[in-house]
Amino acid sequence: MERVTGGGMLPLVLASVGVLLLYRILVRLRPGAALQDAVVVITGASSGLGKECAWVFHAAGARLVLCGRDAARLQQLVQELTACSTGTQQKTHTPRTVTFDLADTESVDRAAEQILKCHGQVDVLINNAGISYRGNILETHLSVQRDVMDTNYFGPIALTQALLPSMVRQRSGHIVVISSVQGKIAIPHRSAYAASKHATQAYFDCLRAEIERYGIPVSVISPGYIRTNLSLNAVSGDGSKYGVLDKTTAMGRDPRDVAQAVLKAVRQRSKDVVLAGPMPTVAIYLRTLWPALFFKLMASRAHKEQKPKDE
Ligand SMILES: NC(=O)C1=CN([C@@H]2O[C@H](COP(=O)(O)OP(=O)(O)OC[C@H]3O[C@@H](n4cnc5c(N)ncnc54)[C@H](OP(=O)(O)O)[C@@H]3O)[C@@H](O)[C@H]2O)C=CC1
Ligand SMILES: CCCCCCCCCCCCCCCC(=O)OCC(=O)COP(=O)(O)O
Repeated sequence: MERVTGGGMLPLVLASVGVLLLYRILVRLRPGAALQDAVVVITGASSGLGKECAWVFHAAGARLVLCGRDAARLQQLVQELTACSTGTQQKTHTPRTVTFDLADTESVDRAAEQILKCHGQVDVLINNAGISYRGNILETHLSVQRDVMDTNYFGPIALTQALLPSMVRQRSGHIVVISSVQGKIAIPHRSAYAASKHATQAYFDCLRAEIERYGIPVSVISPGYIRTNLSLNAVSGDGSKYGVLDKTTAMGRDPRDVAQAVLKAVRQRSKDVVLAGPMPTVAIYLRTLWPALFFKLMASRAHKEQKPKDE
């Protein structure tokens, strides 16, 4: 067998790097997906990142279907969006709204029918709605673990599965899911949330492979902390509302910037996007490359955050 010597390796490495760079340039140069008149469904559009996504996709000319549980807040957003559209160059559309609870998976099929009735098709589904959690596993009711999975995992996958057949029929569409850095690494006192986001990552990775043949891309977007009401709305281990705006959330990224990154991911049909600073990014690599160190760091973090009652 021929041996690859040190001298022979260098051109091989340089050629591989060159091919990789060329591929990345070609991906960037590829024409972006047109969003003018595209039907874009956004869940969790009443606040935070979903609301900011509504603004950027509306401005791009999309026909929006805004989803949430609170009809009045969705209507208020429709009024704000349409009030700002008058006088702009871009042709915009009055958004439609569909109200339903993602945690009530029985109602999701009906909601999907209503969504499809709005414009007869869906071009982009943005699974954004979600809830977070704070708690110690020892003190967390199993019902809380289930409820978070219902909202963050079973609800979005039920909606995706209900809308997918229409995309497959039209041989086009785009599925987007807002996961989290916590879909890639699990940090202490977030068991329900991190588990739901890990499940989300796995499901949509499987889906991407399965539906590629129909020309339907799947984008999993994993942000770090964003300045929204996520921690305020989080559920505690006993089922009560956590109700605190955590410093990490308050210091998080501007949701308008994250919404722009979501728009870019849709235009470029990106498969997997991590929107986080250096520390979470290092932590993601550490989890794979040096798990023992990662687990030590997480154990120390758990210890600092909360000492168990029996100590
Ligand atoms: N903020 C952050 O630091 C980060 C957030 N994310 C993710 O971003 C996404 C958006 O969260 P964010 O904007 O931050 O938080 P918000 O709490 O501001 O928004 C959450 C949205 O989800 C909707 N929602 C919650 N529960 C349900 C339900 N059962 N059925 C239908 N809709 C529901 C809410 O609508 P309503 O209550 O009106 O029904 C609301 O519009 C989530 O998936 C979150 O995990 C990811 C990484 C970081
Ligand atoms: C040898 C060098 C070691 C450096 C490694 C440092 C490891 C540091 C750990 C960093 C953990 C980052 C966690 C980030 C979590 C995050 O961004 O979550 C986003 C959310 O979804 C927020 O939701 P939450 O409800 O938790 O506010």
